[in-house]
Amino acid sequence: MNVDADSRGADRLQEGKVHSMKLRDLAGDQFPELEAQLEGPAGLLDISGLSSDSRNVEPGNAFVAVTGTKADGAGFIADAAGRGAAVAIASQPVDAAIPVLAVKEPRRFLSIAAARFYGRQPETMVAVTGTAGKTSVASFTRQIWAHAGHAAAMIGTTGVVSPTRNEYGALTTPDPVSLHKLLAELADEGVTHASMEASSHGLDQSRLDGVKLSAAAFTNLGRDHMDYHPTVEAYMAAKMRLFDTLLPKGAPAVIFADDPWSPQAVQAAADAGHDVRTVGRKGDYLTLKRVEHFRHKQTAEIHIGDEIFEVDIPLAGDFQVANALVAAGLAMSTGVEPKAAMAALEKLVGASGRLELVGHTKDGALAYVDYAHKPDALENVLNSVRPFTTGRVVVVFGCGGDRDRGKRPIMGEIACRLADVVIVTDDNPRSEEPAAIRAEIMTAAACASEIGDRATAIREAVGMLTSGDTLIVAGKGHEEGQTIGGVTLPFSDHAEVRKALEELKS
Ligand SMILES: CC(=O)N[C@H]1[C@@H](OP(=O)(O)OP(=O)(O)OC[C@H]2O[C@@H](n3ccc(=O)[nH]c3=O)[C@H](O)[C@@H]2O)O[C@H](CO)[C@@H](O)[C@@H]1O[C@H](C)C(=O)N[C@@H](C)C(=O)N[C@H](CCC(=O)O)C(=O)O
Ligand SMILES: Nc1ncnc2c1ncn2[C@@H]1O[C@H](COP(=O)(O)OP(=O)(O)OP(=O)(O)O)[C@@H](O)[C@H]1O
Ligand SMILES: N[C@H](CCC[C@H](N)C(=O)O)C(=O)O
Ligand SMILES: [Mg+2]
Repeated sequence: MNVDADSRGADRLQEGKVHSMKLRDLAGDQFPELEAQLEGPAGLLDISGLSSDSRNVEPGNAFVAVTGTKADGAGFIADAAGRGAAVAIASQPVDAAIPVLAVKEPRRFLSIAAARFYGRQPETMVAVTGTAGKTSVASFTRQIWAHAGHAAAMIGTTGVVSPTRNEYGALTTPDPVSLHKLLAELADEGVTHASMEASSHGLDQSRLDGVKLSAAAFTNLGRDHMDYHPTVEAYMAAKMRLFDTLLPKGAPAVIFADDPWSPQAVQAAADAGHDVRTVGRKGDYLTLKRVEHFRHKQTAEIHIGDEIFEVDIPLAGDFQVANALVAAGLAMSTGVEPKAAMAALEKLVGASGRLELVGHTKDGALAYVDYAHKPDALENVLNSVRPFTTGRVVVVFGCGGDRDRGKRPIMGEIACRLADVVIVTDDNPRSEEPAAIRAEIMTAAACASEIGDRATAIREAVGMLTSGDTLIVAGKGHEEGQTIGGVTLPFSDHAEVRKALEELKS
């Protein structure tokens, strides 16, 4: 059984015929400013699809002009018309060869219209936001649902995973048109439960506004994307759209209780009238009483009401306990029994490249790949491995080009403070000069050595490991490329670590 937003649209999609809808059905009743405009002939236009990029417009499409960081989509209405667009939707009336309808929030229109056009989604959907842990929580929630017998999927930074798919993805939160096309396909494949990541960009750009959510979650807040959001408060406000705008009133809001920003998230969710469920040491829904850290697992004592569970979570890293609790909170808030959820935690598999053990040297030094590419994450991951490292913590990392420059010295300082050996290298320099990025990290990393070529840096780091050491190669996680200039060359931290370990043995 799947949510059926527009049964006529849905039927046509299922029959595999060319799908089209009247513009007035596409808009629905959520845009009062469109009502008068849709009563005219424009409302009866047959729309064959939606696009916010004029370059992808196909005949009969509605072109939705959105404002980006570089351009105003309204400037491309003529281009869209030239490619056969039937109508354009923009924030203001524009003179053009096709009808142009004005809405206050074109990005919101794009999402709502995409949801109506594709017509359905898995019945139970949840979204998770926060600076770190989204991919892990979305993955763990999918795994818990699957253990409980549901056909479950996840959508996030690492791509789409479902009973029949394992696809590499580009964005953390896909654009609304591809998102709703995907949700309809998943529903058709019988997926009943889906978890997704809500990035701050995605929330700010209304990419999830058409998704019907059964529950939502918040993990934590740290420094990230300061190139996009003007202040940390604005960044938090973008995240809180999940609670104050998107989650239906009264639905469960699962909030990690032990972050400095948790009280603000609880307040936002409570103000919006949600059923707030906190998890963590200070949590009242799932209360973490005790954790024991081992090399490859952690034993957590979790209290749920009057019941006490002792759970072996087969993952390293304190933060994974937090992620596991948030995921269990989401699964239980969507119908999984506590006992089944706790049993599923014992079977969790980490998301690719999240403190993932790739191998070890012959005398037992461990080599991990991790996706920490922001200060808090780097701090967390280095702290997480310290308790089981009897030798040195060695870290290899860099910072992405064309991204927040302010984080570079901050991450340099953290690395030198928390690791014993630091190698600064390249991580997707994009259009920037790689040496200049490294130099900005090095200003606060006097202890570090610098090796630009990432494969060489990894080989050097693996080569110096001795018994009891732990290596963290941070920043790229699951990524499969290195972007230098406009070119992405195949590159995998996993493969390079494995290769270097092999070379040691031969
Ligand atoms: C920084 C950012 O979020 N950019 C988003 C923004 O694009 P933009 O600002 O570059 O757009 P623009 O060039 O100013 O153009 C404005 C509009 O005109 C359109 N256009 C442009 C040229 C043309 O000839 N015709 C035309 O119609 C563009 O398609 C766009 O819709 O608006 C586009 C349309 O909605 C988004 O696809 C695009 O996301 C791009 C793909 C992106 O890379 N975003 C990243 C930063 C992102 O969203 N990351 C998050 C977070 C990841 C994390 O957690 O770390 C994610 O969810 O993945
Ligand atoms: N709960 C957490 N608290 C702090 N750090 C975490 C937490 N979970 C994960 N991390 C760190 O952040 C990295 C990324 O984790 P994950 O991919 O789950 O987060 P994300 O929010 O999806 O990140 P992104 O926004 O980059 O996609 C991990 O490799 C780890 O270093
Ligand atoms: N979604 C994030 C991932 C960053 C990963 C890191 N490897 C980098 O390239 O900075 C971004 O595009 O900002
Ligand atoms: Mg992610």
